[in-house]
Amino acid sequence: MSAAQPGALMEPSLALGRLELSPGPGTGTGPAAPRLPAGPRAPPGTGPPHLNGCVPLSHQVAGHKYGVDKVGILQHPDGTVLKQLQPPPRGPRERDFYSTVYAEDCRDPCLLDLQNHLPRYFGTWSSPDSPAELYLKLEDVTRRFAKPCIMDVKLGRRSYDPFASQEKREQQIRKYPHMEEVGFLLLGMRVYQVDRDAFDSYDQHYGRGLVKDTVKDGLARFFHNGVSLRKDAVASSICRVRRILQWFESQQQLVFYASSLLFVYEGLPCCSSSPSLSSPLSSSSVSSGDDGGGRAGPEAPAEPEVAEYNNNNIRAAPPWDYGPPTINTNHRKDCAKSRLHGNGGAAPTEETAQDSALCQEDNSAWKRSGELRRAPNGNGGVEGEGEGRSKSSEGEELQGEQVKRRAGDAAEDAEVEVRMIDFAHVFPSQSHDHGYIYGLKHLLTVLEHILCDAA
Ligand SMILES: Nc1ncnc2c1ncn2[C@@H]1O[C@H](COP(=O)(O)OP(=O)(O)OP(=O)(O)O)[C@@H](O)[C@H]1O
Ligand SMILES: O=P(O)(O)O[C@@H]1[C@H](O)[C@H](O)[C@@H](OP(=O)(O)O)[C@H](OP(=O)(O)O)[C@H]1O
Repeated sequence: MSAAQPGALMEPSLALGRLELSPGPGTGTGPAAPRLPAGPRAPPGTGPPHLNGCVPLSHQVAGHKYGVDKVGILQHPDGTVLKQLQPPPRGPRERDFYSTVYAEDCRDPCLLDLQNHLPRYFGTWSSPDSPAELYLKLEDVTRRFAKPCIMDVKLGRRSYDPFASQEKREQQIRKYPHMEEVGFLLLGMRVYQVDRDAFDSYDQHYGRGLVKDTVKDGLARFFHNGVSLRKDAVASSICRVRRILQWFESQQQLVFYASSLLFVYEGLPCCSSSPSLSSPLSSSSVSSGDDGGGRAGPEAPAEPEVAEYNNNNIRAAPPWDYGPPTINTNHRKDCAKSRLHGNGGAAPTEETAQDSALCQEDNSAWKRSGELRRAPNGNGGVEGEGEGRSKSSEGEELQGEQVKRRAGDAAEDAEVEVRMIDFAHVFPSQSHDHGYIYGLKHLLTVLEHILCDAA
């Protein structure tokens, strides 16, 4: 089944025309990205710097890679991500998508809302050395994390668009014949293991090996840090995916093929809020050596207030304060309450929509990425804690209230990002994106089962 009927779509060039609202390519078009106090040093093993100090994105978990494929992803010295425009029509289509959604004169509430689920877009960029090579300049969604655990999940029931050649269709189906049934595909991930102070990485072959019956355990690995399951990160991810589902259910103007969700959570134990996380490591006991993405090495400037580095050795703004847990943000409490007092008896779709609304409300304080946000802490319980928990097996239909309570039980929200990325195959439409919605709902069910199994 396809996510949308080709007949319901415009011819590709028209589609592009309709999306093309903002200025065309050029060096440094669009708003300026925030500058960080210091530029990146090339991470160990990446060789000499590329293109005016830009380096290959060291924490890329999937997709076309710089130096491997014809196009790839770089990191700019200011900390942003540079995605090289793919050959037409893919690259221009993705650029037009971003420039439309982020157009200064955009008044479309649907697109304005969509901005909340995307990386920020800073226009196109090109190096003075190669002005013809265009890049999309994007917020690095992982930037505020010290040890970002990252997962890329492709959504939809098929990963080719309605205009794909027969050859392309067959190539995509061959790669993952379960896409239509599962509705998503894990493209790659890296998971911080607290016991070894190292990242475990999984490439696209891992995800392709997962079928309907094994996808839950396969996905659960993303949330396991070698010591325990990060229930807090699962619960926060559910909340964020629900908000994205709510957006999809509210709109009938765009369809997305071969587009991904990028999940990120903080792997560093001291930053985790989960009471279930009984890591033997404290922040000070985490090695600062090269762990394939370590924190600042000996040559890093000693500025404790901003001394967190993500795995790319990019100086990251202080993602939270380490002081006493006095600022237990209201939005999280509200979310827990909402989950617990929501209408648990609703049918799954309504329930999801309602929960999305609740999460939306909850996350109003999270509107824009790039803002400094305080990490949650683990103090205090949530209402309803300890009430009637019962473990469910995979496949059992979970009651709404059960799921909500367990999300609440999973304690305070973890620092999590879930953003939509990769828009080379986005088209105008006049109906819901059924393929993407199907994938989101199944993904939610799987995440909810991971949480319930762990309760
Ligand atoms: N804004 C971002 N912030 C952080 N990491 C990003 C961002 N955009 C992309 N990445 C990293 O780059 C990877 C590939 O991104 P993306 O899917 O956009 O590239 P692609 O080459 O179009 O992929 P594909 O080959 O699947 O079409 C992601 O899995 C992620 O690791
Ligand atoms: O996971 P893999 O094996 O790297 O496969 C790639 C993946 O399916 C990409 O989504 C696809 O780009 P599109 O989604 O843009 O089609 C790319 O097509 P390509 O080889 O034509 O670039 C594939 O090679």
